[in-house]
Amino acid sequence: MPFRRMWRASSLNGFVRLYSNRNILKLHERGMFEDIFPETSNHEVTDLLNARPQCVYAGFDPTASSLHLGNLLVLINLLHWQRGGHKVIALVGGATGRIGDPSGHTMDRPELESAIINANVCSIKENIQRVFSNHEQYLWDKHASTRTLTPAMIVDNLDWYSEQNVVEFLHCVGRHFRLGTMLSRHSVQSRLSSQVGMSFTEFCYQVFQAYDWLHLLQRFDCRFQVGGSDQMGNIVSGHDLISRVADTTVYGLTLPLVTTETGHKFGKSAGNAVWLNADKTSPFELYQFFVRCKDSEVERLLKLFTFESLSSIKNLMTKHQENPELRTAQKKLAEQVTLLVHGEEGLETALKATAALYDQTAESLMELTAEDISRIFEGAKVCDLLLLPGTTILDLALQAGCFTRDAVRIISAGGFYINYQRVSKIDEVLTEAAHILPNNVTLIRVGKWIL
Ligand SMILES: Nc1ncnc2c1ncn2[C@@H]1O[C@H](COP(=O)(O)OP(=O)(O)OP(=O)(O)O)[C@@H](O)[C@H]1O
Ligand SMILES: N[C@@H](Cc1ccc(O)cc1)C(=O)O
Repeated sequence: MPFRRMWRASSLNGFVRLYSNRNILKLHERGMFEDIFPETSNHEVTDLLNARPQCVYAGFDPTASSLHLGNLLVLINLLHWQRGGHKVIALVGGATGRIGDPSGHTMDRPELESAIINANVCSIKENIQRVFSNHEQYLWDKHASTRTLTPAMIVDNLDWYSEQNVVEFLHCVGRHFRLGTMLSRHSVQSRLSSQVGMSFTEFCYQVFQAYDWLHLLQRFDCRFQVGGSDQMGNIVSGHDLISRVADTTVYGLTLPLVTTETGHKFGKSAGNAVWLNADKTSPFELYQFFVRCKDSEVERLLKLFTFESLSSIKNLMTKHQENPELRTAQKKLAEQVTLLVHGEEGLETALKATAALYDQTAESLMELTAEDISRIFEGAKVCDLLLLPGTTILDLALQAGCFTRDAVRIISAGGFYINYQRVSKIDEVLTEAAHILPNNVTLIRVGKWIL
């Protein structure tokens, strides 16, 4: 089946649909917001959002070469703002990445070389651009909307810190920070009470994130900041700074943290990240991650990670519950996220790989590259063999190291498979079409094991 048509067909079933609302606080219904700061500002914020387009930002520090699923939730939140007609800024922390956010960390972050940080900045910018452009191309129905999306801006805070004079900064900005308040932040308190303590550099992190917001307010009238719930302390610092120096009220919104089944935050430091870069987590792995999610989790994730309306999700869940083993809801979720992260091509690769794994036909294997195959059968042994004319099934089995003994008996008894087909004649000569696929791959299975 042509894969291109597979996802198009399902999107015509009403999956790519407009969900956009100028009043972003409505996203609360999707479980998208955890907190708002100042706490009592719901009505003011609703009025402001309805009155005219607003500007919002979220920041990402370049402490790894790729963003991950936790960060994707923040990007999706920004996309909802964009769909609602607002202006969106994604900030990459070329400067703050050199300082290190202590939030949620039990010790100082390891120092990264400048060259690594610069490379990370580039690849994170690429991730952000890719997600925004895939969203516009595949998940935004421009014909159904009277609105056009205002292009997202990507900024790097190194641009305003690299020329910053330190005396000037302390004189103008530092004086607005009270030591008692800085010390009271949870990120600081938890470290001060630990054995390792914290460096002055990380202690100052909140000043930099706070000043970023002031800078973006002054340049772009950016009155909103969003971030994971671990960012509340830094967001409050920004709010406090701005309320001291500017005559404008600003608002912070935090999102729930995406956690593992055991309740741990998904992230770089926790070492459990599902990445947006294909070389760290392939489109197939990303797709499978969502296909495998539990029935009890899938509805919540559909609300968080797709743009589908709540009523469509409800209908989908009803359909899903009629036949849960088909994993209808999980497949839709996986399809939407893979499309957002890797575009149409990535989704096709993921679907082809899934078919190869589950259909178990030589045809499905032919659709894949050798690299795709080794990723799908991760952990399976890969060996390069030069097959000479006249090589038999037994030769292949021995050269590939499938048996230490009993080769003839096991193959003859039907325990040996090539490209999912059982082969039991030990002296059968290998041929290109039957045993070696056009991508030069031969998939061998002994009994239940894929080699
Ligand atoms: N698991 C998560 N769920 C929701 N938001 C997250 C998650 N992980 C990170 N974020 C948010 O993504 C934004 C950027 O985070 P950043 O990349 O700087 O740190 P991080 O991924 O949390 O890294 P680390 O694990 O090293 O702390 C922040 O707003 C952060 O709160
Ligand atoms: N502190 C954020 C990233 C960030 C950096 C600069 C900002 O201005 C805002 C956010 C984090 O580590 O998750």
